Amino acid sequence: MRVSLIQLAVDAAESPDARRERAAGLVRAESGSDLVVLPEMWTTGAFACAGHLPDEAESPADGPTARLMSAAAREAGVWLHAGSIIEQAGADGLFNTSLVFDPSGRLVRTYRKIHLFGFDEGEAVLMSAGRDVVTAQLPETVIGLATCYDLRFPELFRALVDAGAETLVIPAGWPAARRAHWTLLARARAVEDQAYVLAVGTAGTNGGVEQAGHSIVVDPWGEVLAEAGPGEEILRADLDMARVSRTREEFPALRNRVLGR
Ligand SMILES: O=C(O)CCC(=O)C(=O)O
Repeated sequence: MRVSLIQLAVDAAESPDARRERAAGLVRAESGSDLVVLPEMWTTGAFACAGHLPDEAESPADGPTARLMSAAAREAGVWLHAGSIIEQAGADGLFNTSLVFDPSGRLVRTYRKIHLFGFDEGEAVLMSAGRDVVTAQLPETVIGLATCYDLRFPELFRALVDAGAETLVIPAGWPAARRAHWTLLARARAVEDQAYVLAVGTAGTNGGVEQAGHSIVVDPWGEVLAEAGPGEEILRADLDMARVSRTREEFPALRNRVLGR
């Protein structure tokens, strides 16, 4: 299974509309892939949006990002994890919501970020938290959905594995200041869950916060298959899905769990 991780630059000089058009073009160019993944809140950037979240909030069904991404998935003929948007959910507030489209452009899954980022004001204060563990069945694999700060909470990933996930997909807007954690946690999740990890971050500076970049593809043994640099980049890798079951068979740590089953 060929995957493409689009590590977008989210500098403030580019408007959300311009970035949407540019991202759609980048997705269309990945027509040779099976699964294309974009980062977290890439239209505004996860940090620049704090002051004007409601202005940028949109519908996951037919907002501007959903419309363009649906068309891009269809035109490229790929599965598209379109990263996350700020979802306007009326009385329920705002959510950090990921969108997954099939190759016909149908929105097949949404995932509302469960662990809101509480280290600085922004998200944890202004947004509502999701509650549902979400997976999606692709032809080659079951993907498990998580977003950025979720990466720090292994219990979510165990729940995803228990729901059948073999590939963990994590769009993020991770700051450069904690890049060491990003790489370490992505590899830890792959090793402990014996799953592929596709973690795609943003590049550039957003809301005054330098972004880590360094999107990463990790195999179920914890080996890094591909890693981006700090700038805008498209990271591609070929996954052998049989490796997940083989790793789980040959080294049965998941089956040897005692607690939490
Ligand atoms: O956990 C971190 O260090 C970064 C998390 C974050 O930036 C986010 O969830 O938006």
